[in-house]
Amino acid sequence: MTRKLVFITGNKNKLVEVQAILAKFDIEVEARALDIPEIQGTTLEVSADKCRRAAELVGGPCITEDTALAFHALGGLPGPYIKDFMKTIGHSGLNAMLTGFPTKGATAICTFAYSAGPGETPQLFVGETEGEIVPVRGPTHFGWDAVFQAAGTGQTFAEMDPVFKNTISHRFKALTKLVDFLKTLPE
Ligand SMILES: O=c1[nH]c(=O)c2ncn([C@@H]3O[C@H](COP(=O)(O)OP(=O)(O)OP(=O)(O)O)[C@@H](O)[C@H]3O)c2[nH]1
Ligand SMILES: [Mg+2]
Repeated sequence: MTRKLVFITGNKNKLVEVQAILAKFDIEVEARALDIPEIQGTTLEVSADKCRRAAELVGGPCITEDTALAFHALGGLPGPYIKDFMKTIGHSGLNAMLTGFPTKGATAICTFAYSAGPGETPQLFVGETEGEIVPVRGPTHFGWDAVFQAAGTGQTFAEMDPVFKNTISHRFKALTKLVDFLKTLPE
């Protein structure tokens, strides 16, 4: 039986990937573009709080997602604050931040959160993909895709066939954990 999930996100690119990945697991995604305030904290704290607020707003079960980009040389920063860094300094700024550091290594971290409804503690599912920060290569329409070269591929996420990205990405890995969890719930 097809399962339906309500996904609260303001990010159309995320939605496209989530729908494509979950379709393979026979899960239909209904999107709600609500702007949920995001707290400061670790990526797990940010994700859990976002989902708690989303469940209150929609009044029922829902999922949210938070993406972080952790630079190894900077102890994990920008982490969950990558969106603000992208907005303020862009692709070239992300590269410039690592000038003089011995490693350009970075981890893309995706944290999905599922809440059964208002007042229910969100369950978290984390997926990570290793890579490095490189000068822009490929289309630039999705966040930092064009400056993140996934380890062992020789390609930035932006250069990849989207179907391939969806088999190795942080998002895919987190979603497979969410799917396993959903199987334990009644239909
Ligand atoms: O190149 C990318 N490849 C990806 O796979 C990816 N996933 C997210 N992002 C970007 O990283 C920030 C996360 O912030 P974020 O998790 O708060 O998202 P958001 O505010 O856009 O949407 P949402 O919080 O409403 O779901 C935002 O700038 C996103 O555009 C990505 N960039
Ligand atoms: Mg956000």
